[in-house]
Amino acid sequence: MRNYLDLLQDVLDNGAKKEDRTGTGTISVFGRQLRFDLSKGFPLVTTKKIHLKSVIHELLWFLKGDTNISYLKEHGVRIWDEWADENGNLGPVYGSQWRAWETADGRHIDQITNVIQAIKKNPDSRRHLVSAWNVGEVDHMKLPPCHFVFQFYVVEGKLSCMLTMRSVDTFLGLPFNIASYALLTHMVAQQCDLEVGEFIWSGGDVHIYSNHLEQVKTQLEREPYPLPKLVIKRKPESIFDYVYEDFEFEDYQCHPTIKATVAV
Ligand SMILES: Nc1nc(=O)c2c([nH]1)NC[C@@H]1CN(c3ccc(C(=O)N[C@@H](CCC(=O)O)C(=O)O)cc3)CN21
Ligand SMILES: O=c1ccn([C@H]2C[C@H](O)[C@@H](COP(=O)(O)O)O2)c(=O)[nH]1
Repeated sequence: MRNYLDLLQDVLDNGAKKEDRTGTGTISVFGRQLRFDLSKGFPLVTTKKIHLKSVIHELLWFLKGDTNISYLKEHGVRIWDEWADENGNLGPVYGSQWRAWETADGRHIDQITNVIQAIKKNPDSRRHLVSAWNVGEVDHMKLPPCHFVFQFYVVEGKLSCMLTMRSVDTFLGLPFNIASYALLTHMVAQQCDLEVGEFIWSGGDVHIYSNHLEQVKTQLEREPYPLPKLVIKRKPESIFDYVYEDFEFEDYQCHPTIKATVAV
């Protein structure tokens, strides 16, 4: 995960001071890319401990099409608590757009089912896209999607994924986002009988919050460990049948947790 640490250093070196919606203040750069060869290990940050349980349950929750935090709460995941209303609802966020994008004529489109069918039927297609940026519904979401579009690509029996984020909390959010989409790529590859290729991450406003600077410095003093390996213990019937216990991360060696406050 040296490239992740290089990105943190890049933002420290080149970031301009920029105010933001939360009032916290950031340093920010615009437009960056990271590439991870998924066959060389699972891209999980090792210079602090990543709470994998939150990453896995959040992804399973997206895939269910769920937009209420009750499932997350039942599994001890608190990362969305600050954004939910008094009933636990977040509005039509990721899960809703991924599984039930509402069209003008009242139909609901399951983008995840469709993209997997398309990858199986027509791997060469250049239209393997899933978008969470539903222009007509963004204003009803408690937080407009940060990771808002992803594309799959198949060549030589390998599945790659490219993700675009409009806004990136480089210290807290990004390690989660990389792990989440790497995991999704492994799952989709398994469902489509493909090997994994690359995960490519692109970010628009890539920032470090002013109250994460000490934490970032601590992290940059640490030496990364070799990447862990993901083992998926069985092949479920469909992309929607994975459970938490299906995933095992072998040899995840990491430095201790670094605490930080999330900007709301
Ligand atoms: N400012 C901000 N940054 C984000 O990364 C973010 C948002 N807002 N809003 C929506 C979601 C929620 N996400 C979050 C929220 C909190 C953590 C967090 O506090 N992580 C801690 C502890 C994780 C845990 O114990 O589960 C960490 O050390 O990684 C991570 C991602 C990602 N998103
Ligand atoms: O998956 C996520 C979700 C959110 N973030 C970060 C990026 C920003 O710091 C905030 C969102 O604030 P906006 O003012 O809406 O841009 O959340 C993330 O990094 N990853």
